[in-house]
Amino acid sequence: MPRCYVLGAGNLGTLAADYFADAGWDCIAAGRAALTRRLSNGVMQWQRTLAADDGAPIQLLVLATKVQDSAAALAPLRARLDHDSVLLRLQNGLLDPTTLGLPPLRHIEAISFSGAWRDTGADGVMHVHRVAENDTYLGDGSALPPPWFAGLQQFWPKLQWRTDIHWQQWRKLAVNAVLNPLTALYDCRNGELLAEPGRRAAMAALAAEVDALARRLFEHWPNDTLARSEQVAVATAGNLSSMCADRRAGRATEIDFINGALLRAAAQHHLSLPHHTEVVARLQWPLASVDPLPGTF
Ligand SMILES: NC(=O)C1=CN([C@@H]2O[C@H](COP(=O)(O)OP(=O)(O)OC[C@H]3O[C@@H](n4cnc5c(N)ncnc54)[C@H](OP(=O)(O)O)[C@@H]3O)[C@@H](O)[C@H]2O)C=CC1
Ligand SMILES: CC(C)(CO)C(=O)C(=O)O
Repeated sequence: MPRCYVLGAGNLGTLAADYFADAGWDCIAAGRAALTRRLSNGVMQWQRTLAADDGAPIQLLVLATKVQDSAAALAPLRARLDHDSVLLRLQNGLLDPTTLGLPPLRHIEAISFSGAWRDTGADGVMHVHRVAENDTYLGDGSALPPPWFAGLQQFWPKLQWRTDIHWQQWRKLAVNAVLNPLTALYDCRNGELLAEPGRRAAMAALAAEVDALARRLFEHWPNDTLARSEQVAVATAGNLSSMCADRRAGRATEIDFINGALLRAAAQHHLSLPHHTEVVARLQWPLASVDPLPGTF
């Protein structure tokens, strides 16, 4: 039986672990506190005990921590990775893989439009609630997926191998760069961004800057970031974005890997993005000091 290791047994990590286990993989899901967890699918109400760690070399590692936790989470596993290993990065935002200090290996990016959240019952079992099972794209720029992909695809709904993964990553990044910081700063659910003209104006300002940058990067960028952000805000109206949830919980956010990544790309093109600069700066401040985006927006 093939074995995979899911590092970051949170919302998306447990969802992935569930699909891998369905597809017949012996799956280890490792969180910060515990090496293995029992999963209970919130819809189907069944339980699954995942494999225990054996310290063996890792063939497939799914990285599903928040981006800022990646390097620390990977550190204890480095010695178990080599050129035969595959890293599947299931995270939002952009991450320079050279910062991870890993040996040369196959690095596959995964972009998921699915949503999940989890809680732990009184029995100590983690319940995974699937909010939406939407498209998930995997790719590393090559035409051929790894040999295990076809088998996994039968159990992971709407999983696709994409040769245009870089483009897909930017399409998702564009929407996250609008919705995530604004929901975090206004401390609201995704749909509540649409409820006030000031919030809509802030969305428009951020979206226009994303499009200005993306036009420099991609010849045929469709300039539709505002429309797509509004669609996603409607489709996920009741959701707390991951950045809003992190900020409420007092955790570090992914701002540096979403809006910060945009600013770094813009700098390379001598482009200034004043509204993104402002949200990045404001998200360094504690929640209690939020003064929702007056002035420049
Ligand atoms: N939730 C969603 O629906 C979606 C999430 N994403 C993206 O997926 C990625 C994961 O998000 P999400 O699942 O929501 O995040 P969660 O916070 O739910 O899960 C992250 C997990 O990583 C664990 N972790 C942190 N540090 C370490 C460490 N050093 N060693 C081992 N485990 C560690 C955390 O453990 P602990 O619990 O102990 O903190 C937590 O269980 C993010 O990039 C997010 O933006 C993308 C689309 C949708
Ligand atoms: C699309 C969105 C904003 C959905 O909540 C998301 O990806 C996130 O919360 O990180």
